[in-house]
Amino acid sequence: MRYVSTRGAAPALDFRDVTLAGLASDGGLYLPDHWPSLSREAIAGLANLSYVDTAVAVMTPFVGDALTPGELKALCAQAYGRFSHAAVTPLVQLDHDRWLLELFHGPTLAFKDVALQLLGLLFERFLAGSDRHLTVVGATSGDTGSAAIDALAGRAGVDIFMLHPAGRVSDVQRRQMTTVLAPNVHNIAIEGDFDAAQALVKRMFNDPGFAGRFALSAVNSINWARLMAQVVYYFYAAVRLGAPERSVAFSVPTGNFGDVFAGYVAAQMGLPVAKLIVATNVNDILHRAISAGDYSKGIVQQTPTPSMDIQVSSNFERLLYDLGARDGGALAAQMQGFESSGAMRLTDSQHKGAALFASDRVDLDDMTLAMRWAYEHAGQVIDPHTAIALAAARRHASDVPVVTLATAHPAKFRDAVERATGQRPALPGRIGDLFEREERFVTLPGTFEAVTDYIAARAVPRA
Ligand SMILES: Cc1ncc(COP(=O)(O)O)c(C=O)c1O
Ligand SMILES: N[C@@H](CCOP(=O)(O)O)C(=O)O
Repeated sequence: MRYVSTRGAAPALDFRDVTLAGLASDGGLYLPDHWPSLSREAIAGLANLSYVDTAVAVMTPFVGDALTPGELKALCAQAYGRFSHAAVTPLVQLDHDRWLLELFHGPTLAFKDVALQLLGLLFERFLAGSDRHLTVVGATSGDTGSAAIDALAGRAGVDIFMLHPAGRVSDVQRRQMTTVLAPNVHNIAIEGDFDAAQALVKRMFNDPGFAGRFALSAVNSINWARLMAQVVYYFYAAVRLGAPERSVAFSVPTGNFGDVFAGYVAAQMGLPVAKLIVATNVNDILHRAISAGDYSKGIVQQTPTPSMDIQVSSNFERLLYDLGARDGGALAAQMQGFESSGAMRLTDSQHKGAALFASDRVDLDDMTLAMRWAYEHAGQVIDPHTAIALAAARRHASDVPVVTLATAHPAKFRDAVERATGQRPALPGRIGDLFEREERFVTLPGTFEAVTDYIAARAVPRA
């Protein structure tokens, strides 16, 4: 399997190099050069497999010969052995045809662990025996940061610099990052929003001076390996609900479009996905894009779903590329137009091609009602991000099971949960003493110079 850039001008890479590279050198994102497919028989066969064996079956075509099947299985067993639920990503029934897929049983209590626990091990495996020292730069609106830090803290050959928007993540989210005191972990609060942090990270990759000095890598979903690992749970859930004989719909709380794009990949591989519901909060650029072809930035509004307070969704570029006949030159021009004006129209083929997706914008009231409904009718305390997707799922008429992705543990957002349901979730044991731990982070202006000067003074230059 080779990986190509959405902007068509970066060299094609194999799985090892695409994992270590993160963003493509032409500013694009890497994608497999074709979608592998699983036969109906192969999909049916997944129903009896454990999560680890499902992961191996789904990811093997993407990994190719970068790892032996035994190595891949050992890494998955190690990664998912750290989850607190035997099923890793269990399904919970809400009513006759609605389900939750709980993705928050990993070490940092959000769906990010599913991919990042594996990515940390892949970095370690691919760096073993080399003198390459990775400088991982990332941006987080709350959950990627802690999951990436947990996965990389203390690992040899890697430093991680994680940017979060100052004052715009929950206290639990911030402390999960800033109380990790390993010397290779560097937390930076920037004055600005998540989009500003993400733009700084992308600029670092595209700045020849900076990218030339350090071996940069990514832990955000711009890194293909992140998405690959997330494809697995769509298969794992769907076969338990009757796939391939029965189609399944998914409702996904969406910000950077990574999680829902993984569902699109599963569908391209042959999983019968009836619909992918893109559920946004009031930061609704993706809802406008999917429903009306209008991809234009607004001002980021702060909400009780901080992880989705995003206007520029990195992975939407991957979808536009795939739906636009994979024409990298045309997409590069389209994206450059968006980057300079903050707005673009989808082409007819992109808009019509996105028919697998439905979308919905969920405001504060409907989010609150969804949290209450889950608690009062199904006995489930859910987090606000999950509630955005559940509200969208409840509005969506469907004759197939609808699975809402439960992307974070409610304890990460205790204030919002308590306001909606009267229940204050306890911090799970693994972070029970979080508020007694020492914090370490710096606050910097959100300028390229301030952030890169800080990183350059601490990162290990290329050999
Ligand atoms: C809890 C939670 N839900 C949903 C999302 C949105 O996911 P994505 O950015 O993959 O669209 C995020 C952030 O990524 C998140 O942390
Ligand atoms: N919501 C995310 C934002 C970054 O998304 P990613 O999936 O691209 O890493 C977060 O929690 O940080």
